[in-house]
Amino acid sequence: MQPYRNLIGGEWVGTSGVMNINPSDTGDVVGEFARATEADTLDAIAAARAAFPAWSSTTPATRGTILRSASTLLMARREELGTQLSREEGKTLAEGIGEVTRAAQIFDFFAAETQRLAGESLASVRPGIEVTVTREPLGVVGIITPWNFPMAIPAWKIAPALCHGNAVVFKPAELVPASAWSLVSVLQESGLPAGVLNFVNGPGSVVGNTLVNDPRVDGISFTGSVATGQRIVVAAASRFGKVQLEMGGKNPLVVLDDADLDIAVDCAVNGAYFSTGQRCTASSRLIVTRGIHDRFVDALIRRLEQLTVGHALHEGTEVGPVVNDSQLASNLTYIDVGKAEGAHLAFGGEVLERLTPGYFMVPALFTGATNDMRIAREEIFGPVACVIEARDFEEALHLANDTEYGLASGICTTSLKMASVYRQKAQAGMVMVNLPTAGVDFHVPFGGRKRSSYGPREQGRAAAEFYTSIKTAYTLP
Ligand SMILES: NC(=O)C1=CN([C@@H]2O[C@H](COP(=O)(O)OP(=O)(O)OC[C@H]3O[C@@H](n4cnc5c(N)ncnc54)[C@H](OP(=O)(O)O)[C@@H]3O)[C@@H](O)[C@H]2O)C=CC1
Ligand SMILES: O=C(O)CCC(=O)C(=O)O
Repeated sequence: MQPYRNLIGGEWVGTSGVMNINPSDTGDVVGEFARATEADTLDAIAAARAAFPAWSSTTPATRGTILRSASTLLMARREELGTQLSREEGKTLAEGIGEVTRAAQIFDFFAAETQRLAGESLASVRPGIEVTVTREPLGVVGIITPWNFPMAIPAWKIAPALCHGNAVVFKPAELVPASAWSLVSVLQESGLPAGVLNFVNGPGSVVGNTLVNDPRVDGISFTGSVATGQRIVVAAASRFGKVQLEMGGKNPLVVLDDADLDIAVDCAVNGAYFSTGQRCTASSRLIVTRGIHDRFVDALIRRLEQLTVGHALHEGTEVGPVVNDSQLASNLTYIDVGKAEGAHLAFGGEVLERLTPGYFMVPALFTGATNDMRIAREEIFGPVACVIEARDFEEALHLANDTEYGLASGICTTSLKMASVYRQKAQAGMVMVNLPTAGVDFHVPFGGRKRSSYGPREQGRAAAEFYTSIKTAYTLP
């Protein structure tokens, strides 16, 4: 079997590789992928630097044509690529196909965005002088992505980078290189010139670290853990590199007494457990007021009893496996932590055997949790949620905001007034009313506050803030 190779300066390079294993069936090897070295990364940065002047001088229409072609190819291949994605990451097939569709939509959005690139012309405070404000590409951008959205997150970083005329060095998570490789191949096929997008699959400690510290890389866009994000910002800032970080969440879903119970349970199941809870927007804290608490917990447990957990590619699966053995071990440790802290494990939390050897676990629900417990404060990143009872709306709001994170925050209520107050007072970058905290649109800003995000927002028109640099010009004609 030939390894899938890295792309540097338009050439596919690399030999011995990393095995990509299916978490639903550890006997199934998705492929072997060449492992990039520090030297490869330096070559990729040099290739991007060399390609940048010509690429940044192309017309927006040229860039738009390439982005639109990528969108069309992704859409045409969404079933095949969605299957590949679910096979390597473990989310259900519907989620995998949905993610490829989302990537296609993102490329379509940024293809259209190339037609809207504009500046401003303003009157000067001084007579006879013209002032223009325009945006120029940042330069070479290093893109470092996590394993939980192997195609959508690369897409929402690469598409705006290319739209605005940047050259890219892309490092995916080593755990899930297949979707990343496919995305890069699609962009190659769409006519991207050599060196504009370079693909270096290798360990974060080598490839990622080289990118972050190289002064030829003008900006780093990263999604992943807080610990790695913190390391990146310190290193990049010391050389005045621009940084955009999307990190963790400990997102609350508040359920008020007046909530529609079915909607609240749907929001909790979707937000906490779909995609195996491996979303930075997952609702891992369910903050429920007294009057509905017992009914909500009973209805949620009834729904959890019916959830089908299994092989990601099997029909009917609603929750796939955990991504790998270490993430599974970490989830199980949190189950022990929750019990030791005195929360009641009301459902699930154990390893599950299926026909194939995989990393399956029963989605877990703790009740009787308090907001100071570790299971309520630390990002678990698995199918584990806890219910925290609140006296009333005010206490629920206080608990929701009492966290180091601030990505998404949700409320289920039939009161317009409570929904409005929550929208105003929630300390989060995204607020959802009667909707799951996870699952966002592709054309509007994405990001959070506190330890969840750092730097400009991603997605939609807001993406321009990171991928461009503003130039103000004064002219005396
Ligand atoms: N906000 C989110 O969407 C995500 C949050 N997480 C959180 O992080 C936890 C751990 O997951 P993990 O995958 O280890 O997350 P990491 O933050 O370690 O990985 C994210 C990306 O950063 C890379 N990376 C790792 N170390 C460095 C470094 N020193 N310099 C530059 N890049 C680096 C990784 O490479 P590689 O892995 O290939 O070595 C990967 O591509 C999860 O349990 C979850 O809590 C994880 C994924 C996504
Ligand atoms: O909830 C979503 O749609 C996006 C989640 C996400 O970006 C993440 O988990 O990294």
